[in-house]
Amino acid sequence: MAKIAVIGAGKWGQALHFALSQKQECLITSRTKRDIKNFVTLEEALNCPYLVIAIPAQQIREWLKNNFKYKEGQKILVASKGIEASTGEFLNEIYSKYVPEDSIGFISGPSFAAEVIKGLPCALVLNSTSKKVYDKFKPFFPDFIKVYYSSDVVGAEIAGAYKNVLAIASGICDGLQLGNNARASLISRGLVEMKRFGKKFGAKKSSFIGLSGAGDLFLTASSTLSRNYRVGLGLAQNKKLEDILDELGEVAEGVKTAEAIYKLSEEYSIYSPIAREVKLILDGKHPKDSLKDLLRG
Ligand SMILES: NC(=O)C1=CN([C@@H]2O[C@H](COP(=O)(O)OP(=O)(O)OC[C@H]3O[C@@H](n4cnc5c(N)ncnc54)[C@H](OP(=O)(O)O)[C@@H]3O)[C@@H](O)[C@H]2O)C=CC1
Ligand SMILES: O=C(CO)COP(=O)(O)O
Repeated sequence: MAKIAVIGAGKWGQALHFALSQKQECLITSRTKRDIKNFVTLEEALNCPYLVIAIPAQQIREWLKNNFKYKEGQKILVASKGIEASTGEFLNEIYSKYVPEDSIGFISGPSFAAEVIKGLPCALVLNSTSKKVYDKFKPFFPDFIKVYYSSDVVGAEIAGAYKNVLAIASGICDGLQLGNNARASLISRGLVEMKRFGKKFGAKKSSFIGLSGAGDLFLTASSTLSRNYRVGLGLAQNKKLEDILDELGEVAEGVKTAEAIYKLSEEYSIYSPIAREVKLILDGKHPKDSLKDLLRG
């Protein structure tokens, strides 16, 4: 019987399923039935001792409430990147009501699904307060993925979520044809901004200069493979958010995460100018007005 299952057969779930099928059998399940090898029912997947959950951040709470009951000894790997907008809660806080802390890990780092599913190399971080979770999951990963360990769960989560908002900003910057200098300025100030935000929640600085922060930010904020970057390009063309998301047909976590970061920044008095302008643009502010405000501020 297979020991490991991926839950959520979107872009990332399918790429992880491909990767995790290289060394052993790996099951996969999703809300919508798909014609994929080893696609099983949710019930069958939930019986596996190792689960990888790739469901968008905004849906996690509801999904856990309706579907999940932790089985003694299970180990869970969370593959989502986002902060819940309605509460401002981080995913580790949401999961903590369902999974013991020493049985859960969070994947971070630069990893476009479209490249992973082709078997192209990358380096990821498995973040968990228990190194045992890393030790258990590491052997499942194929040779083309290098997996590092970090105990900084909150740092990895914030970096992975924040970079999606900055990728929207970068897409706007490129969509407005502001130039390479502007994009480099935006990305580097964005890195400072996400580190400052993370510090307030106890994140380690090293997570922001490593794969989880700079690595994923450089990747996502400079490629049309990123859904979040493409949202930014659309906003710069004055397209309606609703139309951009319809056209995308996949999740762009930065949209809701911008809201969450805005709220948390207000609540904790954190200076987060780029994320704030992204949130205001998503609410209808003209990107050129945001540019003026960012240059002035
Ligand atoms: N794509 C990428 O390159 C990467 C993505 N991520 C993160 O992984 C997460 C998933 O992204 P991705 O797979 O690309 O997104 P997609 O939009 O491609 O797929 C989303 C998946 O979530 C499932 N889903 C959506 N809503 C619900 C719900 N209410 N209940 C149960 N399942 C639901 C969908 O199910 P179904 O289609 O079966 O209905 C689908 O399998 C995001 O947090 C993203 O940031 C992280 C690293 C890389
Ligand atoms: O997180 C990702 C790559 O590491 C994927 O980014 P997008 O969701 O913007 O496509």
